[in-house]
Amino acid sequence: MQIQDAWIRKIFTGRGDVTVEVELTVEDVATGDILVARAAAPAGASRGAHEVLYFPEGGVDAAMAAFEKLVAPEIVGLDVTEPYTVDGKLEEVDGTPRFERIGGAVAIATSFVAAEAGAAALGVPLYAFLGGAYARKLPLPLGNVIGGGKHSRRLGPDIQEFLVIPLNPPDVYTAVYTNVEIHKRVLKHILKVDTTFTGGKNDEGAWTPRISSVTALRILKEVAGEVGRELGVEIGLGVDMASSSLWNGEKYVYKNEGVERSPREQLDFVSKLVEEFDLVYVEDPFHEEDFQSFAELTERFKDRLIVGDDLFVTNPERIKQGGKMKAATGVIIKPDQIGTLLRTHQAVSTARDFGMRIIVSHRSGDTEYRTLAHIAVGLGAEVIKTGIMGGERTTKLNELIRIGEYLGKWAKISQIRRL
Ligand SMILES: C=C(OP(=O)(O)O)C(=O)O
Ligand SMILES: [Mg+2]
Repeated sequence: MQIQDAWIRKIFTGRGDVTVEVELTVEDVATGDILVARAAAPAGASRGAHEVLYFPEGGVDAAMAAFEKLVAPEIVGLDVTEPYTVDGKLEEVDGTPRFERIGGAVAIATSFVAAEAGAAALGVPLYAFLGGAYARKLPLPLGNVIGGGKHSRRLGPDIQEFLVIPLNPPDVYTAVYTNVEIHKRVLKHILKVDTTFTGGKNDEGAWTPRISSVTALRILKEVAGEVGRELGVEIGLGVDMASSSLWNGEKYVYKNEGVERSPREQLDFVSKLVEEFDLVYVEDPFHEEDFQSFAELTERFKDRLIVGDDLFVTNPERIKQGGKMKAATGVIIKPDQIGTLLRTHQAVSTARDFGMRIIVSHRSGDTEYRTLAHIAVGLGAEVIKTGIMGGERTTKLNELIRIGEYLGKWAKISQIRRL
């Protein structure tokens, strides 16, 4: 099953940022059948400093030119049933660890489409192609209900994301429904404290009221309690503090609240939030170089998901460093942060070596593609973080429901137990 032709186009993310989409035609040499596969790169806003370079110098047009000159001629003829060969070729033609010549967007879109084509060529779903015939574990959906920080253009709370996650849902449909129901009901509660709120949502479909972080968590706690009791599902609360966006080199600046916190004060503040709101999930509580504070928080709350996103950037070396220091109990996996599925696989297996949980995640500027749902199942992730509302978010959640239905009685939804 060889790549016959490969081309690239500019398309847009849900935030209106330009990104790239790669398309392949593949020929079955035995039968002469032709199939077409497509994939696109998502784009982040609160990017980690150690991520691969999104576009090479010169922007999207330089990325397109690099694909046409360097990538397309080299991947034509490769067999898509071995997509790691395509990933290996991307490493070879670029030759830099951060994909500085072709850009991470071209790299990940090409890696994704090679896997999509491989699955299609063998006539199996992408999750089974990636995870094998026994891949049947479904991740729990983690979604943001209220948003602030960069994703809300700093008009909402200082913390970037206020999240919910069903911990013991009976099936994937109930899990998604739980989050949707919480998201809908929260509006009424927001209007009680922010009477001027007009119902605005941010890049990821989370409500963006002008309220404090503590008020946001109080509202979530009340609504999650109510929905959890009705559905008989235990619901955990979480935050993504995206602390690198708050860090000014000396202190964490909470602009809307008019507060600055030293690293020590940040540790105490986060610990207080974990205790007061029984948070099960805390992402990026410190800036991306502070492995030590991560380790201190993890030591205090070993039974919670203390998770690195900008800290690890899906990079096996950084995950190893964090694993050795016991800096986290979970790792955000964003394949576009590292550039290929082959590297993503290495990141996941390194995280597993240190007993960390896997949270496969979207980007704030995402596309209509469903690929991420398959990647999460294929990698055996415990959690998928992909928002709750909005086309580019629901498309992944709806696909998860379809995968659950396809697996039928063999599907096994993850469970997180409070210790
Ligand atoms: C999804 C996130 O944001 P972005 O895609 O903007 O990096 C995040 O920080 O987890
Ligand atoms: Mg994050």
